[in-house]
Amino acid sequence: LSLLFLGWLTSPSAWHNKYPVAHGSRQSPIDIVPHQASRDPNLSQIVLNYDRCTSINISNNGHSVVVEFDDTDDRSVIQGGPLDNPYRLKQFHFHWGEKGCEGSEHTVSGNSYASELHLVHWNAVKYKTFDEAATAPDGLAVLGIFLDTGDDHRWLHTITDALYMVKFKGSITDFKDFNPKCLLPSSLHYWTYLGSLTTPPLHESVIWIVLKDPITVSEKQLGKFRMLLFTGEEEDQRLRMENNFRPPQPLKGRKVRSSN
Ligand SMILES: CC[C@H](CNC(=O)c1ccc(S(N)(=O)=O)cc1)c1ccc2[nH]ccc2c1
Ligand SMILES: [Zn+2]
Repeated sequence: LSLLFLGWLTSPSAWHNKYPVAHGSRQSPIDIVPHQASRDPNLSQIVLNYDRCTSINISNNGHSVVVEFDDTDDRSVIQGGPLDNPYRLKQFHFHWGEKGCEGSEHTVSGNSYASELHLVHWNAVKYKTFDEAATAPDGLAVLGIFLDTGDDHRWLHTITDALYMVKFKGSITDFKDFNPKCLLPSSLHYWTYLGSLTTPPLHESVIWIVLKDPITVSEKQLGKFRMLLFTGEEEDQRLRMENNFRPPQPLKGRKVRSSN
């Protein structure tokens, strides 16, 4: 593709050229093998205090669709589980494929889900800014939620109805009063391991918390994500935004722990 050639839209296998950490010791995503995960009785449940969260906008950053939150205080935090501090919600975004059978970043015993939602949080107790936290080994905590296809998700329409406003890379629009609690599955059982950002700059700064249970969305709802474009309004090439997922990376001896 000309965009690939232009080096703008680089494929995951080429990222190591500019970001050598792509071959690092704690890269994400990974394939999670449930029976090889160690059940850790010291792992408490995760607690999501999102009731006073303030969503601000929704945007297309050329990699995904992102909903950003006001992270100037501790109004919406994740805590507990593997986390030593509360981590502030900064944004959430999605990864998806071009057909239902692939699209998630983490896989479970080699199986992909149709999509994966990432709620990105940062350690504001230890670090002053997100950018500083994003380069620290315990700087970020990302909550991963798998999306399965089936019936319509009763609340996802609030997001999919806004996607036409952010079709092009670089577009942004107001997106207020959205609480991501409505996107959680019934159980908060999880796997957790030390990993990285799954897109450049691939910083090894993420404590991953991946929920075991998926949420269900319809093919129709997922199809609306695929009408987003990787390209900006001014570009003559129109590239549909799909397959924006990085494949699983080597575990390199890491332990995956499981909540009870
Ligand atoms: C430091 C990275 C940051 C942009 N990226 C992210 O915030 C991010 C967050 C989560 C994930 S995932 N899929 O793992 O959940 C991937 C990327 C970022 C922030 C500010 C910046 N200024 C210039 C470049 C730049 C990059
Ligand atoms: Zn992500």
